[in-house]
Amino acid sequence: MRRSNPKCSGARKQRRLSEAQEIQLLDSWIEAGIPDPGTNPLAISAPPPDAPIGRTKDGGFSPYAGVRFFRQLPISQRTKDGLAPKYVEMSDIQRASLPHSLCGRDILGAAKTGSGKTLAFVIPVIEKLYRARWGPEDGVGGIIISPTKELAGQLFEELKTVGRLLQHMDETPNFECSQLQILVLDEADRILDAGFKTELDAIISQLPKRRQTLLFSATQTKSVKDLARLSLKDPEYISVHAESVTATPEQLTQLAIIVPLDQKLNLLWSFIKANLKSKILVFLSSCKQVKYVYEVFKKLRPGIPLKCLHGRMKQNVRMATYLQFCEETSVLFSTDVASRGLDFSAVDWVIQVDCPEDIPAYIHRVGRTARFRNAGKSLLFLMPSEKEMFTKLRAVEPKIPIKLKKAKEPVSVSALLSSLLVKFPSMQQLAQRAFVTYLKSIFLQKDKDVFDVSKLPIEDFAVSLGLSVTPKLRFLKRKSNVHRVSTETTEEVEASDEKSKVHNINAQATVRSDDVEDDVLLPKESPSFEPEGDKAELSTRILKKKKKLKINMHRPLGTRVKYDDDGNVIPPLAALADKETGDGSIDLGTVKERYEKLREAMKVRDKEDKLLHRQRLHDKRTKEKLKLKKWKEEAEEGDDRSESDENEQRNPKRTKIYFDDDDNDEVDNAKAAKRSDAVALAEQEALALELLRSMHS
Ligand SMILES: Nc1ncnc2c1ncn2[C@@H]1O[C@H](COP(=O)(O)OP(=O)(O)OP(=O)(O)O)[C@@H](O)[C@H]1O
Repeated sequence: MRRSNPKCSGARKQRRLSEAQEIQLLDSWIEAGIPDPGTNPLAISAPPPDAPIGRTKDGGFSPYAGVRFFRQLPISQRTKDGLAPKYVEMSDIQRASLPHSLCGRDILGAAKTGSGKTLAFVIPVIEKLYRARWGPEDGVGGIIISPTKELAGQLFEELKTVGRLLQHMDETPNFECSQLQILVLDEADRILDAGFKTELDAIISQLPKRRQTLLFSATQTKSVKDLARLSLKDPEYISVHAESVTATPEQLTQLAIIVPLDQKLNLLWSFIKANLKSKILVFLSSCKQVKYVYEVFKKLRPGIPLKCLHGRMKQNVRMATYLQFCEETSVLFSTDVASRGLDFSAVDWVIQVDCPEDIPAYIHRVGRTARFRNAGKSLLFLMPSEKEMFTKLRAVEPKIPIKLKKAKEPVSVSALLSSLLVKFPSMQQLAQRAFVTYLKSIFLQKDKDVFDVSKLPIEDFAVSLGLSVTPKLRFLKRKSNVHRVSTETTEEVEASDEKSKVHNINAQATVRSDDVEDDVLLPKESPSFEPEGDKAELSTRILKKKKKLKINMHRPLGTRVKYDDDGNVIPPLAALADKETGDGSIDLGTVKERYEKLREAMKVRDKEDKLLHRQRLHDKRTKEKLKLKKWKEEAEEGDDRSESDENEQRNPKRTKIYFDDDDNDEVDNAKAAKRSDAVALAEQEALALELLRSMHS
């Protein structure tokens, strides 16, 4: 039989007593200083930092509406301890909303990205449950809904920092919500939009109507319908940056660049090569785009670690990637799964390679940089057909100060990509999927002023991805007769060829502009991976009547469009033309022969690469061994070093090797997953220990 330790139970009783006293004090303090509804605490002049806090000498309480520091708020000592020393002075949204939310009001809060909205709702949740002395037996006391798992994970970390209450709340076996005290919707406008309707309605139907509700976002809803759905009671509308001149953080430099679809990857590559020391977040429109660009760029070894994040990845790998990107200077290719709420530290650049679907999406994406008083830069790629997006961004109120820039001709990687696709046939499928899903995503976009698939250089796009055959676009054929871009028949090929030629010429005109304004966009070196490029002289003109093969013959493996003296586009695959017929049709034998040669050359090259890599690894290991040996010898000689030096000896810094082995990927992912599991395990252990300690104290 377990006996209770009288010392322990005494301490617990004492703690409960002092908690009860603290709660009573907090309740009275909150009641005494309750701000008038509709008032803005930011407009109230702040008391001096050394003014008394809490109960005053005259038996009253210090005011808390208008204060600047967390310690001046009527919140528990434990929360104050959790906040300090990192969080001392409140941000505007915190100052404006906390006095209202702490006294139980519903809040509809809007503030720019990175302005500290998370703490503005985490603190009231924790305090409400603390003051209600919520325990596991009471069921679920608070729910915070966020649009992505990464964001939920990040919120959980933030909660853990601020409120130790979670130690006994997070694993509550009683998932009963009938007593719910407080509901939070983070990124509220996203959660309230149609995509989440079914899930949200299902959750809300389980919740009691009598509760406090907090809604926060950088781009807020005011739709009465939405508010009715959530049964908000006289909410406080707190929009701290409503008067602001800009809708985005002031420390954010925003650029846009016009770039044709088939030049996007070239520009992206050039950009990365020119910014190897920067942490870069790249947004693409679909998982498949992300996967393809990540895979091929990795093989081209840009000289900076690359990562990818999308919804199809396993959760633990996603989480590990997110954590790694927080810590490491690298390039992260991502879908919009990373566009909202995520607080990656110190991102230098946000690059939107694919245009965001609307202005809120733009604001959230660029908001991954320039967070909380830090500076940051963003670059938006717009295709010539998407120029309207620029006009819309410039027209919005409050303003988005985005400037149009021109870039020099980027380094072309298309040829390298086609070589890769020959070398790694499995990548062809990735490229095809990226091609189709991208065009489909444009086709499905709602804003037709901006997104028009019929204006895109489809054939050139395929070539730019390294594809030698343009994949079929059934969805276009089925849905519309206007968009004549399907490649299912010879006639259709011809029609779209004409179109893509026109776009190609426009594209070249834009990209070749010499009017360069921004050095950061310029490549400093060419890619190290040399293509098995075809340098065949092209001489015949394109004739389109008969074609023996339905392949994209208008651009060779990624090379640029060339023109003859009369300004006509020279067909790049003319070298493959059937010389006997002389009609420009493709000779199957020549094609086969050519590919055979190419494959052979790639094999040789591959062998050389592998040898080189093995040699490098060998040299590196030898170097490390020598280093270790030297350290050991020095240590044995009794070198009295400082403790930190010794630690360094034990963990000599490893140089990272960027290599393009297929297997490395899975190994990386597995390692990342393991690391994330290890982190989770370590956290659980720490929690368990803390629990044990508190039971025995
Ligand atoms: N009062 C504060 N003092 C110092 N740092 C703070 C404070 N409040 C928040 N931060 C830090 O600012 C960063 C951004 O905060 P947070 O993620 O809450 O922004 P947000 O407004 O929710 O952004 P988003 O709209 O992108 O979700 C975080 O790193 C957070 O730790």
